Amino acid sequence: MNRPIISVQNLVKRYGDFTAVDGISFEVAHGEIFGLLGPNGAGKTTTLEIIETLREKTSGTVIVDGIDLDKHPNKIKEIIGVQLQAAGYYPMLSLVQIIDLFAGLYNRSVDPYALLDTVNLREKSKNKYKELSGGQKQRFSIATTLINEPKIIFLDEPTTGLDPQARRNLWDLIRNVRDRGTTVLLTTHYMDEAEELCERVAIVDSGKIVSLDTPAGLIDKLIASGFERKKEVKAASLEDVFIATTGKEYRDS
Ligand SMILES: Nc1ncnc2c1ncn2[C@@H]1O[C@H](COP(=O)(O)OP(=O)(O)OP(=O)(O)O)[C@@H](O)[C@H]1O
Repeated sequence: MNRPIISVQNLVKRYGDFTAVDGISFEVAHGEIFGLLGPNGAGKTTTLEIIETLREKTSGTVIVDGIDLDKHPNKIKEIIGVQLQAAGYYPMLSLVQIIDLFAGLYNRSVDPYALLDTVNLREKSKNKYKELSGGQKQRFSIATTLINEPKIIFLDEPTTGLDPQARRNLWDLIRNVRDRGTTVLLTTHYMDEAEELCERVAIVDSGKIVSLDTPAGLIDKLIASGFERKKEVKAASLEDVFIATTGKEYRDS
């Protein structure tokens, strides 16, 4: 593994008596797309938001690019890109105006049109956020994480609710962001997404990491343990049928 850019050791988060994150440890390498997978309530968002400095941890150590979360949380904020909640996208402003506003808050000079180009939304530059489709909203949300040219971006369930074409479009976008040198830490419920997109994944269940490896490594381990699929797997899936019959191109830009 490359030098870690995120190092989490024995992370614990309690909400009252309830332990949502129960001693999680993992490292994310520079330039990696790393996925936290797990069922609803497993503790993925809590873990992500603690690293993002948005929630207080109960105990444990978090180091981001050599910066200790306990000592310099504001320095971590400067080098990360966080998806804003939809409520942050002021309803009266156009996409360009929102980017200008956030660039001002970050004290950065950003070409909003160039940024919109990276997420294929230049045509919508004068539109308001609420006028975008679901896939466009997600792409815009990723654009906003890039305003401060972060070293790491955090994406919480980036493709939930998107159609197959828009999901693939977003996967390409996330890979492009990584190819430009940005590390990506994401959460997902979709195993196909993790398999396609993530270099390594940690499977989280009840606040603990139960497996951590490359997707291929996890599958090989399961097969080596004697696992066999009950049913013969067909050479194509219903999703393949959907893509083959409706096309790969994105309709929503
Ligand atoms: N502010 C809070 N106060 C109390 N309990 C909370 C709080 N936030 C989260 N929890 C609980 O902590 C657990 C983990 O929540 P979290 O949102 O981290 O899970 P998740 O893995 O992201 O789930 P999902 O896939 O549904 O988004 C859940 O049982 C949740 O109810």
